[in-house]
Amino acid sequence: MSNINSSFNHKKYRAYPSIPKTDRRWPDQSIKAAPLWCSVDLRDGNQALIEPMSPSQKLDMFKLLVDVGFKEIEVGFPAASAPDFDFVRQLIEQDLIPDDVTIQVLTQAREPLIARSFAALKGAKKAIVHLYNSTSTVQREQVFKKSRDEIKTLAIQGARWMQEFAAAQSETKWSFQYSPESFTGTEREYALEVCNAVINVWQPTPDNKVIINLPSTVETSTPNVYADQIEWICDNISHRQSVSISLHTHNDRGCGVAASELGVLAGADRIEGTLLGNGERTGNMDIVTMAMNIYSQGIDPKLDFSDMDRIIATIERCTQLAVHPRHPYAGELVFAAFSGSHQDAINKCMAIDAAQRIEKPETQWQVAYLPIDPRDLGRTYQQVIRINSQSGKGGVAYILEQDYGIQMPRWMQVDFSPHVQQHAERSESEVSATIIHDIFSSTYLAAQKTASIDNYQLNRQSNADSLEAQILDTNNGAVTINGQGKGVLDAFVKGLSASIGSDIVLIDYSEHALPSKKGAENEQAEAIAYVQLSVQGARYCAAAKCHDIVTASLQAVLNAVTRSGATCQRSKAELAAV
Ligand SMILES: CC(=O)SCCNC(=O)CCNC(=O)[C@H](O)C(C)(C)COP(=O)(O)OP(=O)(O)OC[C@H]1O[C@@H](n2cnc3c(N)ncnc32)[C@H](O)[C@@H]1OP(=O)(O)O
Ligand SMILES: CC(C)C(=O)C(=O)O
Repeated sequence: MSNINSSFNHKKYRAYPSIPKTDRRWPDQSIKAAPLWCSVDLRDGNQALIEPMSPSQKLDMFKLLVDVGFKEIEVGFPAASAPDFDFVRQLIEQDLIPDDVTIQVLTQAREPLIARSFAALKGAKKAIVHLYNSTSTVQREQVFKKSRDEIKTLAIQGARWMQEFAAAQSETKWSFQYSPESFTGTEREYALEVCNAVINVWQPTPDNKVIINLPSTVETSTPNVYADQIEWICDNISHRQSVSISLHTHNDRGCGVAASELGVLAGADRIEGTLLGNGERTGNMDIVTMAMNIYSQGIDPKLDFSDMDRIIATIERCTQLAVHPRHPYAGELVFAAFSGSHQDAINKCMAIDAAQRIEKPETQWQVAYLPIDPRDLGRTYQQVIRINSQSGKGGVAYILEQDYGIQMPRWMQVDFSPHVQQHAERSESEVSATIIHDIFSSTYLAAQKTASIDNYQLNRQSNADSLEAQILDTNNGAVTINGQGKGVLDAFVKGLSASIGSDIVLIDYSEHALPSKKGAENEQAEAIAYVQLSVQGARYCAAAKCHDIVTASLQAVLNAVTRSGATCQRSKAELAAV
């Protein structure tokens, strides 16, 4: 044991007991449909905030939850405070609750609090009243100082009060929910006994179900143990056909989502949680993650997270908590790839996906490193491929192609990548698309400022082409190049070789049309040419753009020669004429 801090002593803790089960079925199940979701952002999420939400923030959050598709929303604990009470009144009095949405409120098993909760709900078309009391050993013994029977009686009494208040407000269609709070800290036979006692009071039917919510108020075991507990309750609870089993998991061990997922395998029908997992301590179960996990398996999650930016902005505004950049599905970096091999793989897979999707729009998503298509959540390719010193040629090429339509051939990608890499290493920061394009221009296009093609005359003959090109060279003025060869480039290369006095060999050449610039409909399309040539045994790459593809090709060759440091010299005749 470390002697740095004597309090760091694992012997203070004991292992959570496993559940002796021989009929375990949940490990063989899979999730085949979305559960019924209930958002508790406005209650459990709100009660955990440093500054609880203001009335306008609550309304913002409520509207978001409705738009995302929640049909059940716990809107507060109206007996706790005037703002919570007033918010429920506002929703009802201003008729802000869509017909297909049911609001839910939480109350303790205390008559005045139940009375106040029903008062808050006066006039609601339908509502869920959620009763809770802790049943855990530690709370019975140390907080309530009550026996098992006394705690059960508290729950039964609360359930009866609810029935009485509901009967007095019969204009509302009521649903009842009970939570043995700290269920996972409760002996399971006793939790079952209390739940059955409450169910016995409420006498549900298959058409008028009650909700039994089984919270891991504090997460203290591995999710498989929770799943065992849920399966056991599902098997043993009375009136199972008339009971909706709901889960409410917290995230103390970081497994809130896993526990709910396994709980659904174990038979649960309904899931409570919050968007992006805000809530007490480490938070509630994150509904975005769980729903998107379901979505990623090809199952309709019955919630729509396509406008993820609005969801994040609303949550950050209402909770005043920043979303972690690596938060599943939502974080700024969760689809970003900086490292070269990841970018290369994504790049190749995305190209195949795009091509296949044209043929077959329902093509299954199969892109390395991306569990889902980032575009489904409103993310763009710029947010996927990002360049820093870890990046490789594929990522850089992807950015230039996506943003500028520049489709560098592979040999040029290999040549260009170190230029970006050096910039990233020097700047010790991410390299934006604009900077990558600037580096491309200064590396491959800028030589045109030193020497440019002014005009050319081409004479095509059956066995050879003759070319005469005028070059404007900032050092030597106007220079004429004359050459003959098999095709215009060969002729130009031969003429240039003679002019610079060294052998030039054209190694690679490629060209394509560039997409016309946005908003410039009538603009003549440009072409871009790429060349790689060797001058005295050393290789140089360059590119050039022009509306005329022949000029672009000649200029690209000239740019590569200029990059080599060679300059075109005037012929004797030209010098004599000066
Ligand atoms: C796990 C969860 O998230 S549960 C939800 C927790 N959320 C909240 O507590 C936020 C809202 N709560 C509140 O604002 C306050 O607790 C109030 C207004 C409801 C009650 O406030 P107070 O009456 O001052 O009580 P306080 O909370 O200090 O104490 C709780 C008392 O209620 C009892 N109690 C606590 N929970 C329950 C319950 N579910 N049912 C019945 N009695 C309960 C406690 O034993 C304690 O009794 P005691 O006064 O005899 O010791
Ligand atoms: C009231 C219950 C459901 C709760 O919030 C919890 O146990 O975390």
